[in-house]
Amino acid sequence: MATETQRTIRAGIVGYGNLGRSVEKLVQQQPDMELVGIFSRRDSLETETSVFPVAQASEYADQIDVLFLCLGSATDIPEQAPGFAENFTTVDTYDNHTLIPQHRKAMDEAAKKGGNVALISTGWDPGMFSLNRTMGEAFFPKAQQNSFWGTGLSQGHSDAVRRVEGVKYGVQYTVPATDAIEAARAGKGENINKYEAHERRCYIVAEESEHERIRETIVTMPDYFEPYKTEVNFISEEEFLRDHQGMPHGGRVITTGDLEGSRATIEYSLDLEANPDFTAAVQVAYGRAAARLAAEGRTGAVTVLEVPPYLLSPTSLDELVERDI
Ligand SMILES: NC(=O)C1=CN([C@@H]2O[C@H](COP(=O)(O)OP(=O)(O)OC[C@H]3O[C@@H](n4cnc5c(N)ncnc54)[C@H](OP(=O)(O)O)[C@@H]3O)[C@@H](O)[C@H]2O)C=CC1
Ligand SMILES: N[C@@H](CCCC(=O)C(=O)O)C(=O)O
Repeated sequence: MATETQRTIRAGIVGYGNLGRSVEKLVQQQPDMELVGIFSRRDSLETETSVFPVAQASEYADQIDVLFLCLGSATDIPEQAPGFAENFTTVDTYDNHTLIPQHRKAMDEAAKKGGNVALISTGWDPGMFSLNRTMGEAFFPKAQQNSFWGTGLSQGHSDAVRRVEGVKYGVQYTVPATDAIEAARAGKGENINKYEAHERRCYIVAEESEHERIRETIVTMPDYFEPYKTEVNFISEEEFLRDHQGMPHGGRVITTGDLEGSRATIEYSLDLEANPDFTAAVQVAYGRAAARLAAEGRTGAVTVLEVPPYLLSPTSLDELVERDI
């Protein structure tokens, strides 16, 4: 429960896709948040929430404590996120791991310029998995650690394929090798290469004349696809709309190691019926932390590794200590 002394956090959303819709419904369930509106590139959206043109977002800077950036990572976030960070305290789920240091630098500069906090790369991977990788490594003199994703629909990879010209509809499923997961659990993960331990399966709707170009663009796309083994399947619109509407996902971070005489294994796993709902749940909790950090005068980019856990919760620290420690 929010205490009476806690101010309501006024939230905004940029981008109304899968993630934006999930953030909307979850913000509405928070005891200490109110949703001011959604900023979109589209003129109208199917929602009861107020919708504003994204081009006018900066005019609402004084009315919003935290802005949830629910844009795609492939192109939207690198192009637009620093602009928002200059005007708002932001929380994103940017997931191109290779480019996160670059994103952090750009967001740090922009947020410091505006006197804001930019909480970057929340969600589950990056996000909760990042936290678990860091904690797992910290506990062992020499840790053996592996991350696995799937089987499930990666929103980041699906966004990346939808950004390829000519793609009408597209999704990507990540499929892990089960024998690699077993090897990691048995402490034999040292030779597991993530690129060999996962396959990427795409289902795309596009004009037939475009198939070869689209396939080539996807399989050679750096970071998201190359050098993974990637299968690109072209299907009819009818089949797509019938078979590819769910977004389940999940995965695990497995860390094992020897503690000078005994072996220990940590497995953090997620089983998600709807990837956007869980990602949004994490993003919303970090939104609370971002607003609190900003209210304390912090500025610049902040990663999940730097946020004390109690700042995520609407429950007071005293109650958390009594209940959870
Ligand atoms: N860190 C993590 O663990 C995770 C991160 N993510 C990240 O979330 C990002 C967003 O994913 P997701 O919400 O699935 O992406 P979507 O493709 O659903 O949405 C991306 C943007 O596209 C626009 N859009 C959405 N639907 C339509 C439409 N029908 N017509 C035109 N434009 C549309 C929206 O902007 P607008 O309203 O302005 O048109 C929206 O913000 C991913 O790229 C991924 O990186 C996701 C899951 C986990
Ligand atoms: N960032 C992912 C979540 C992690 C899963 C993943 O990286 C993958 O399936 O490859 C997503 O956008 O769904």
